[in-house]
Amino acid sequence: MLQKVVVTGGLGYIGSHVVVSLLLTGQYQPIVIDNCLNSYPEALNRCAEIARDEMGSDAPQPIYHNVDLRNAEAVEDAFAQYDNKGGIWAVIHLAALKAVGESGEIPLSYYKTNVAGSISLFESMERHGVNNLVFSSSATVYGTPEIVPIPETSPLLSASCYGRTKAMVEEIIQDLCRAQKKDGQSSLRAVSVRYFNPAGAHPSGKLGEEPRGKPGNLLPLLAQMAIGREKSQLKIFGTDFPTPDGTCVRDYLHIMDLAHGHVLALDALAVPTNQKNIFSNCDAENGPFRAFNLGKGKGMSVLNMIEAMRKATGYDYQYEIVDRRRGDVPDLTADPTLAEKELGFVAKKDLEEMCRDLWNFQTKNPHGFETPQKQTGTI
Ligand SMILES: O=c1ccn([C@@H]2O[C@H](COP(=O)(O)OP(=O)(O)O[C@H]3O[C@H](CO)[C@H](O)[C@H](O)[C@H]3O)[C@@H](O)[C@H]2O)c(=O)[nH]1
Repeated sequence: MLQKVVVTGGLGYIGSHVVVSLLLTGQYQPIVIDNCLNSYPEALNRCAEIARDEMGSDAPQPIYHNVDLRNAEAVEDAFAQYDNKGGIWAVIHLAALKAVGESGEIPLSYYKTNVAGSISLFESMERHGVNNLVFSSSATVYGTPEIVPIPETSPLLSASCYGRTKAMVEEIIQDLCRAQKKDGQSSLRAVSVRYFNPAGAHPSGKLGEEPRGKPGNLLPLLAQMAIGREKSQLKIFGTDFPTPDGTCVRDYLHIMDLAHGHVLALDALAVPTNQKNIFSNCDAENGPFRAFNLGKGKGMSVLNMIEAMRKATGYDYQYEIVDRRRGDVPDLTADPTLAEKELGFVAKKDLEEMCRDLWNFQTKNPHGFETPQKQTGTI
């Protein structure tokens, strides 16, 4: 029987690629919980279609619950549906608000969705005996790191409200992992995956990044400019950073590499406790909690990325240089050695493939997921 894995935020950019990766293993049954606040239900049809294309008509299909994590009762109802169907084995928790700039304008919404929403989820997990968790964290938790490439031991000193919500949820999870339960129940086992900058799309061109409204992130913005959907001029937020060309450096990795990192995290959680596993060296003080960077370990500047997208699209980007964006830090490049050593994670796909797949998705879906004639299949 397939292991049931709840994927919160499973319709979003990262979540939908994680769902595809889970389906393609043939081992996991993804159960998506999403409220479509910043995503489209069409993403689920696309996941199902890719699975059928690659695995045939017997391919597993995703299950969907339209649930907002801030609604604790609705979360509870969704979990309860699986109690007499073998139960849920693990949760991959991605659902969150995620814009660094916006988080400084509406901090309460960020705390309510990202922190309070996580607590509702963890309560339902506890009630239903779900003890395996993969948490979607972010490189933003490191703030302005002293050491680059950044090791996981770097202190969590985020410069933004968004980053602090992620760091707080990591703390909550760690407390749940170290909890000594009186009734003898086992505590939570958790892997926090700290993402660097995911980009690109599924190579089929059926799935990609489709935010609602104007994209705030660099790569989807460059793709939408090249297709003519985004008409405003590109603004580069600062050229006075202490980096080789003065623009910010980020560690961009292909979305399918990142998605595969989640499968590896689940596989690590599946190793029986009586065998050597990623928690073998965890002491009682910390409990079974591990954090891993998911990055490529290669820094690219904003100007490098514009040039890479120019090569992929043929579009001649014009830009103006404006002031720094609040919360941006000069260089977020991962030290990915721990994830490689312990999870077997390697971001294999290169920059060219990342930009090519992004452009392939954008040209096949110039209007994104909303165009009626582009809708395919049903769940
Ligand atoms: O119009 C734009 C948009 C972005 N940038 C620059 O491009 C770089 C990358 O910016 P993104 O917004 O694409 O990505 P961030 O690194 O700011 O943030 C992303 O990666 C983080 C982890 O590194 C978090 O996970 C966060 O949620 C996610 O949006 C930054 O230097 C930014 O200043 C521009 O110059 N102009």
